Parts: sequence; structure tokens; C-alpha cells
Amino acid sequence: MEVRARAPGKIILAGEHAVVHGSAAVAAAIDLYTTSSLRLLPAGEDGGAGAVELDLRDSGLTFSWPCSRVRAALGEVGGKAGAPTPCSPDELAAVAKLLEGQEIPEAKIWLSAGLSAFLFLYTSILGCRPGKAVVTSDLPIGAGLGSSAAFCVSMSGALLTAAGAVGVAGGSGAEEWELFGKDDLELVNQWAFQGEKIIHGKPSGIDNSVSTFGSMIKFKKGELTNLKSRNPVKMLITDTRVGRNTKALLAGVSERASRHPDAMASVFNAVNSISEELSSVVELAAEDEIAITSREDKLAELMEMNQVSAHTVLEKVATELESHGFRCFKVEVGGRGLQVCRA
Ligand SMILES: Nc1ncnc2c1ncn2[C@@H]1O[C@H](COP(=O)(O)OP(=O)(O)OP(=O)(O)O)[C@@H](O)[C@H]1O
Ligand SMILES: C[C@@](O)(CCO)CC(=O)[O-]
Ligand SMILES: [Mg+2]
Repeated sequence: MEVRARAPGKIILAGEHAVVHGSAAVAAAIDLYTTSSLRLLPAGEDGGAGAVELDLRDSGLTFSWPCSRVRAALGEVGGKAGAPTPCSPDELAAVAKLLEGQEIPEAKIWLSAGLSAFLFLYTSILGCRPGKAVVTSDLPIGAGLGSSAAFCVSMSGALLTAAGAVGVAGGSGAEEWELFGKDDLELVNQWAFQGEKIIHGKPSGIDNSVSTFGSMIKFKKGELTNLKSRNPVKMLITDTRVGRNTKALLAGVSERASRHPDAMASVFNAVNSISEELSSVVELAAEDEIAITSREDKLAELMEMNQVSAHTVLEKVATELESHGFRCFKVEVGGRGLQVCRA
């Protein structure tokens, strides 16, 4: 039997990064999905122990680990499809060894974090049983839309269903998407968080939570509040195609926080207030067009306050001044003194 699970990406409206340091953040699921399909294979069909296989369909890459090799590296793991235990440093090192010899193109070396998360989740939940997982995704990877969380959530959902730990026994028999119950979602979310930790370092848990539970949420210190919005919020998302690595960005923010603890505490406090206000604006009951427009203006302003970058502000101020007939020079300060040029 094949199990398929799909999980959405997300957009963070306010509180990104600050949420890792205890501020509130607001996030919403978006209707772009990662789908993980899983088929358990009969052991020893070819006289051998079989293999754990991963087919990353979008990148055209497939990976295979003979079960005997997985067992030699990790020992008799798995079958603990209850509450997860985090991946220990020793386990992570053993998983990293399993990546050696896999042909990951240099240009896609970032996939190794996802492969490590896959191996940890697969072997912890199913042990060294042979099986094949196929992953497809609508999401750009490493673009801030929660591709890592959607990967971990959909994979955990498929693995836990195959292990019989979650899901309706036998399913409805119909080829349609079914929803998990609340306890099942909690369990999937806990496993996905362990996967996210392998990919992100020290995530807050907001991405896997919103991917698991969907909807629009406020998230603070691991606590999730569902935001009830009677009018849908529409967003236009633009992928700049400028790649970034969330793990490195997270580490950068933490280092800055330890270099400037007081200033950064104020920043995190300000972001917390923005997220709290944004949450209440989302929940405002908008009865008419005017109210909806003013709600959208408030959301836009709060999002801009959260995201504000010096470059955007400079551009805006300059455009405004120039529209009133002033002339602006955007200059770099602190540059060189006298220079000469000989013809
Ligand atoms: N479909 C996928 N297949 C394999 N690996 C994936 C997939 N999606 C995500 N990953 C793993 O997750 C990593 C990207 O995670 P990262 O957290 O840096 O970006 P993101 O999740 O897209 O953005 P953000 O966390 O800021 O929302 C990839 O480098 C890869 O290791
Ligand atoms: C940057 C961050 O705030 C969201 C990543 O999409 C990290 C996290 O909360 O774990
Ligand atoms: Mg991520």
C-alpha cells in the first residue's frame, strides 16, 4: 500500500527570527504543498535485506541505502513511533556517515541537511525496514516559504501513517485527502520539529506547527493560538530567486543578540508588539469594503514596520521628496579624501 501525505508551506507576516528569541510571531499556511509518498517494500525479496530509498522527483535525484548498511551505522533503531526523542550528536554523526558515498551534486550540497532529516525520521519511526519515499513540491527551496518544514511534516505524516501510529485505520479507500485528528497532528508535529532541528539548528517550531495545523496562527514560546479571520487575507508572494540559508541566518541573529543584548532585547520587544497588534487586526471582524481596506492598510503598515530595511526606506523617502520637486543624492559616507587622475 502507498501512503501519501502533503503539507503546506508558510508565510510569516511578523516576528520571523524574533520568535526564536521569545517574541510572538504570526504565520499562515499557503496553498503550495510538499507531498511525500511512501511504499514499504517486502524485506528480502531479492534474497537481501532490501534498501531505504528516497526519490527527490523535482531535482531528479534518487538515493538508496542498503538496510544492512543502515543497521551497521545506526544499530537496531526505530519502531518508536510514539513521542520522539531528539537526534543525539552520535546519531547525527552516524547519519552523516550514511551520506558519504551518496552522489550529491556540488551545486545541490544543501540537500544533505534534508537527507539527514529524512534518514533520522525514517529510521527512528520505521527502523531499518525497506521502503521507498518519493517527494515532490510546489515550494521553492530556501526562499523563506517553509520548504524544510513542509518536507519534515509531510514525511513524518507519511512515516507515522505507514507505522500505524496515526491515521484512520485502513483509510476511507477513496483517493482523496483526509485530515488527521488533533492528537495525531500533535504527534506528527513533534516528529517534524526534530527534523527541522536537523535542518535549521535551533528553530522556534513555528514553521512545522503552521505546516501541520494549517490556518493562521500566533506563535510564542512554543504556544500556538489559532487566529480566526472571517475575511480571507490575500497575499502576493514574489520569489526574488536570491537564495539564503535559514540555519546561517538564525545563527547570525543569535550572534548579534549576544553582541548587543540590550539593544536586541528592545528590538525583540518591538517585534513582539507588532505581532500582537497584527494578530488582533487579523481577527477584526470586517463587515464592509471600507473596513476591509482599512484592515489591509493596517496589516501592510505593521508588516512594513516588522520587515523595514534601510534601503526600502531610503528609496521611499527619496521618491516622495523628488515628487515634490526636491533633488536627492544617495551618497556613501566616510569615503576617500583627495584623489587625482592623470590623463
Ligand atoms: N523538497 C525537498 N526535498 C529535499 N530537501 C528539502 C526539500 N525541501 C526542503 N529541503 C531541505 O530543507 C533545506 C531548506 O531549508 P531552509 O530552512 O534553509 O529554507 P526554507 O525552509 O525554504 O525557508 P524558511 O525556513 O526560511 O521558511 C534544503 O536545503 C533541503 O536540505
Ligand atoms: C527564521 C524563523 O523565524 C522562521 C523560518 O522560516 C526561524 C524559526 O522561527 O525557527
Ligand atoms: Mg526552513
